[in-house]
Amino acid sequence: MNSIDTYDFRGKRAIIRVDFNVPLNDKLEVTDDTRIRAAIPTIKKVLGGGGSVILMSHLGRPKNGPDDKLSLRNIIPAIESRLGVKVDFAPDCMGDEAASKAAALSPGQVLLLENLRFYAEEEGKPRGLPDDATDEQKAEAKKIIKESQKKFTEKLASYADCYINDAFGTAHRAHASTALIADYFPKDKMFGYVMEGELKAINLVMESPQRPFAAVIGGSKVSTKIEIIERLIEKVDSLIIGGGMTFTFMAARGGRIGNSICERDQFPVALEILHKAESAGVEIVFAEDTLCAETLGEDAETRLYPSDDIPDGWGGFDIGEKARAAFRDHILRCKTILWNGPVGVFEIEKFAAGTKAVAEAIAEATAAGAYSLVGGGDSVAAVNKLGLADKVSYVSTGGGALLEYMEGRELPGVAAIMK
Ligand SMILES: Nc1ncnc2c1ncn2[C@@H]1O[C@H](COP(=O)(O)OP(=O)(O)O)[C@@H](O)[C@H]1O
Ligand SMILES: O=C(OP(=O)(O)O)[C@H](O)COP(=O)(O)O
Repeated sequence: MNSIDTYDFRGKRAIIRVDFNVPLNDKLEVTDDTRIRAAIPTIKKVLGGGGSVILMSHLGRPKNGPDDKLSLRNIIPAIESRLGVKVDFAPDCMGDEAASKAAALSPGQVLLLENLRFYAEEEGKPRGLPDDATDEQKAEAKKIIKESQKKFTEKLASYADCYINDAFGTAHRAHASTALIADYFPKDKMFGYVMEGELKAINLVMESPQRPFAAVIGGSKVSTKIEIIERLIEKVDSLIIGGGMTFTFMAARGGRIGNSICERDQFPVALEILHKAESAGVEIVFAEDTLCAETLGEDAETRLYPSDDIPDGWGGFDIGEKARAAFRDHILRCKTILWNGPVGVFEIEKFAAGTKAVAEAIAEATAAGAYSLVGGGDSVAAVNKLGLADKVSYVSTGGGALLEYMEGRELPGVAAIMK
């Protein structure tokens, strides 16, 4: 397998699949450039090695072709300000201009292609089928898109001499630019530094963690995190559970949770998780108390209740004071900490203290020598907002991809480079 560190980029055009699926505000400005910053070392490595760069990415989930709000043109200033190099733009990733601009690239130059998902071929799924399409029509549409996806991939591949996949956030998608294109570069494909860093960090945590190892799992629902929790039970010494999913566990055990968020259909799963943890000798740490309100909002009157004894009319929106202290103590005793999902509705200041306490405790443990990995859109947003991103060992750029990789699933973007 090639390595970006040893590959000779002199005079070569490298097409780099990045994940520049970044949040934009109403003025179409980038509000969090974490994913752009992360990709800079890979781009600089190619340019510094005497090569030129073609950047390709998706932005959002367009389903009807070009859409100005999801144009990658919007993020050019954000890339240029981090890279310090002018970025040229091809306004149609399949157009003649893209091909000619790619062919004309000189060493040190950068070209950005328009949003790949403006074409259905990127994902390889038929679009615009009527709701009442027959199975035959669906099969035919699928056949057609798969054929045109091949041409789409071939064209992208024709722009470059080598392929770098650095889009960890999209590595769980088997798309043209993340997986299929790799076949056109059997001897000239490699991971970028984001991919390398992510895989190394996750493998370190999942395969050879220093102990004790704790995972802090939050978020609103248990249903989206079942597989990861089950896998973690095989790896961790303790599981700290916070956020909305707490109440599904509390209610499944017969507790009173008032109006807190709850997935009743997940009660058997929640009980099974508790049982598995007990059998594996994994300690589960729940929040002893919960900060509750009658309605969710900055002005809400709040009260603390035991997490399993919340009266009707009140809902739990953050971990309470005792829980904050207990979570902190627990985190500080650990040598490896994985964090995914906020432990409260941290978007509202009044219910952000728990998530802040978790982030601060993880930063403190890291300063004392622990290894910490933070992943998932909301937990990463929380550490960024608190200015703690450089106080934890690793901040993942992946959400779904991170969870799938930690669940032990093969990621198509990773497999395509490794095969
Ligand atoms: N007690 C709670 N009640 C309702 N929603 C909650 C609660 N705690 C956390 N949440 C919500 O969970 C969401 C994040 O969940 P999730 O998407 O699973 O996290 P991540 O993106 O970090 O993986 C946030 O929007 C947060 O407001
Ligand atoms: O933002 C992303 O994933 P995430 O929301 O799981 O972090 C990636 O860019 C993948 O996007 P997708 O889920 O539309 O394929």
